[in-house]
Amino acid sequence: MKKDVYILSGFLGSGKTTLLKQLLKSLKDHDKKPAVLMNELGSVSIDSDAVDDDTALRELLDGCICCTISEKLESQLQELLLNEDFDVLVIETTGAAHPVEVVDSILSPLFADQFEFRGILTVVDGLQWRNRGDFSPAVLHLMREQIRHAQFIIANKMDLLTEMEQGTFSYELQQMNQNAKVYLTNYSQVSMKDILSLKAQQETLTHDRASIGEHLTLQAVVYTFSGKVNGEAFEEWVKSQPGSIYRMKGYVPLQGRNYPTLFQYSYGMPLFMPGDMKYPTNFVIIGENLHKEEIVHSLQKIDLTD
Ligand SMILES: Nc1nc2c(ncn2[C@@H]2O[C@H](COP(=O)(O)OP(=O)(O)OP(=O)(O)O)[C@@H](O)[C@H]2O)c(=O)[nH]1
Repeated sequence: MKKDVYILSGFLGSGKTTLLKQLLKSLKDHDKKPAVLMNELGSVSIDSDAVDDDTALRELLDGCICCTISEKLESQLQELLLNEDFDVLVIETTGAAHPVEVVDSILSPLFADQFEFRGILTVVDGLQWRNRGDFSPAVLHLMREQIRHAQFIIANKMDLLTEMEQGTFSYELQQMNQNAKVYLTNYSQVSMKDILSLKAQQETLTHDRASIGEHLTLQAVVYTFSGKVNGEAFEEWVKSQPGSIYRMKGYVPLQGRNYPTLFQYSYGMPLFMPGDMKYPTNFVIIGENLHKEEIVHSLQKIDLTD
């Protein structure tokens, strides 16, 4: 059984931990066994008390998942999969993390086929947003990115805004991301039913893949090669992909090589690194508005069964 993964995103202090506590309670009420991965920028964890002792917890301290410790994240995920019994993983990112890069780390070809990616929940602090002129352009850009890529936007701290400001806030959020559901909340109190009901949208493609849901902007496809791939045909395939694919990575079993080749692609730059180990031949594609069936079909064409 694949394990569901949720990412909690949102700027520093917006209310992610407050949301985490409720999400964990709700998962348990639904007889789910959650595990939590927390990433904090400092070297000491502050929020870990939010997680009960009976929930598996791993912490990634002193760095941000997206920039400095993505390898550590991968080893933590491996370790969790090996040693813990859980069926939902909740990742609370630091407020400084770009959610797309976190998704990218989670969908490592090493185990992407063991996770079912459910979505990004972004908490936005209403007061911070109202006073966003105080932030640097870089922080503002990050906040917008966190909003733009979310499937659920929790517009939090409504108790600190007037009704008029709440209306403007909600309108602005929806303008930035028309695909997301926006909830106006106090203390991140959101009905978990919608969030958990993403489960109902399980798709039926036979290939292993992670999905963030049909109506959502950022999507991922995981394909597992079953045979060998001709190098030139693969390069042609890569060239023919649209610009809406941000990221590809995986172990490609190229013809003439004993072990799969690690292929990395980001922002149009492909990179091949011949491997020396027998990695699972998972291949992950992340982008917006992906035509999943077409991608899988075109990969099947170059996947030459032995
Ligand atoms: N007034 C008000 N305070 C809130 C609300 N939601 C959360 N807070 C408070 O805001 C502070 C930050 O909340 P957290 O849930 O820790 O925020 P966080 O996003 O996890 O913070 P970081 O881990 O620093 O990024 C806490 O003191 C909360 O009690 C709200 O709706 N209204």
